[in-house]
Amino acid sequence: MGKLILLRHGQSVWNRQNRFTGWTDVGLTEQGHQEAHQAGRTLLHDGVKIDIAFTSVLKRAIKTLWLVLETMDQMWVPVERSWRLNERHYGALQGLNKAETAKRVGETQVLKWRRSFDVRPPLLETTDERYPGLDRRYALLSESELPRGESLQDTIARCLPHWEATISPALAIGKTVLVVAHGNTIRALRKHLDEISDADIVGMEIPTGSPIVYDTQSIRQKIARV
Ligand SMILES: O=C(O)[C@H](O)COP(=O)(O)O
Repeated sequence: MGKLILLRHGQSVWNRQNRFTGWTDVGLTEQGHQEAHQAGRTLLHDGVKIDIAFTSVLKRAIKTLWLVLETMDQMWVPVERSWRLNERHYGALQGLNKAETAKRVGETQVLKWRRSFDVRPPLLETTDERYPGLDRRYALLSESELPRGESLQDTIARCLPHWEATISPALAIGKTVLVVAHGNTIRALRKHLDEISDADIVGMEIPTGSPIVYDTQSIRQKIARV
């Protein structure tokens, strides 16, 4: 029987600076590197053998995945990257300090932006240099797929097709799958897998660098039949 392992990337430079990150492509801190190695050691110690890995197109997740596979001496495993596993797009909040923003607009508003199910952050203009349509890695996306700011609900809507099309079929044929993603895409997947309500998902936090392991059997209802 296979396993599904969900892992949030290690601490990033903007996690440490407490800035809204979203689709901004920032690297890991030294602590982030250590967290990734530790996650690899934990999985190795537990005898996990990865068959395939999925990650986003953001380097904090990609690098975490590399470090995990290196620590496990399983660097050969196939890796598939997709924008659909990117962090939730934080719109015009990207780059702002979370604590300073809370001082300016109030804790309640910031909590709504960060944790509510269907509230979007202030949206980006398409002329803003942070708009993903200006980044060549997203050149194949249609305008309707290019986010200007996403709620968790929007994030789920673009993440689940990737689950259905690639991750779930790999689990269905017994593979052990590692998904290295982001706080809000892991919240999206866990909401789906654990059937967490819109109200309860508000309280779910995903720590950096801590593997969450599911036995395929425990989520068999969510896995595509092949
Ligand atoms: O994009 C970010 O700022 C973080 O990776 C996740 O942030 P959050 O905890 O505010 O959702």
